[in-house]
Amino acid sequence: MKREKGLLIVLSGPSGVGKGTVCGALREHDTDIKYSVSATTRSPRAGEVDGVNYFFKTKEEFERMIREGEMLEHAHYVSNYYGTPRAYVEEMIDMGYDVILEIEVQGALQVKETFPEGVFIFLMPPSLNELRSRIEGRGTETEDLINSRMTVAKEEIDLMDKYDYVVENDEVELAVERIKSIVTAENCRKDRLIHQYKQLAEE
Ligand SMILES: Nc1ncnc2c1ncn2[C@@H]1O[C@H](COP(=O)(O)OP(=O)(O)OP(=O)(O)O)[C@@H](O)[C@H]1O
Ligand SMILES: Nc1nc2c(ncn2[C@@H]2O[C@H](COP(=O)(O)O)[C@@H](O)[C@H]2O)c(=O)[nH]1
Repeated sequence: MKREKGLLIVLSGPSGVGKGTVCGALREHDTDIKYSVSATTRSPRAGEVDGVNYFFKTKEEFERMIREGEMLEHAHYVSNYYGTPRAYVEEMIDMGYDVILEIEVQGALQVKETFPEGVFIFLMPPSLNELRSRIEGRGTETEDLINSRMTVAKEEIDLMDKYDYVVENDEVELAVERIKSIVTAENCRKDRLIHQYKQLAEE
């Protein structure tokens, strides 16, 4: 039976924990989940493509989007803006698709205010040392930026109890299986289904 509304899944957690990697692997498993492309004012990294990895915006363009209500959420993170364009997410959910956002913690907490029915998953690194070595290994940030991201990471981990689920990203495939199980269970929750099955019974 086609669902009336899709699920909004918010995958959050510190920079470098592996959100993008896990989402990429999840994408290979489940082609029905839709992935929201964020907007940012940071410069593209080598190989990043506008409209695929991010919508790259100037500060003025980004601030216009905020003013005109085009962002579902946004945050200022280590000297740049990041945000989720609202239109795509709302359109896909209204069409019955599950949508995943890959965002940092301030933004996730904003979404929780406006979309409390969402599913909030915090991706945890096995340790802070492992987190640092993943960011270093990616080779995309200077030492100063890595230190700034690590400082924010500790603050973000302190907010883990605001989430519905905590998933450790020790191994990518294990993290993907855990997230798939959460999505399956959430899609079977009676409060999400009862309305449409009652309608069916009345037909
Ligand atoms: N389970 C894992 N084990 C080992 N390395 C991993 C694992 N998951 C991700 N990585 C590696 O860690 C680095 C950071 O991963 P990724 O870019 O996906 O993190 P992220 O959370 O999306 O970061 P950001 O929030 O900064 O975009 C990458 O080099 C990736 O290959
Ligand atoms: N609040 C939001 N945070 C976002 C969004 N898109 C990405 N992010 C997070 O920002 C940091 C830094 O990302 P990077 O690509 O520069 O490494 C990281 O935690 C991302 O998850 C967004 O739309 N909103």
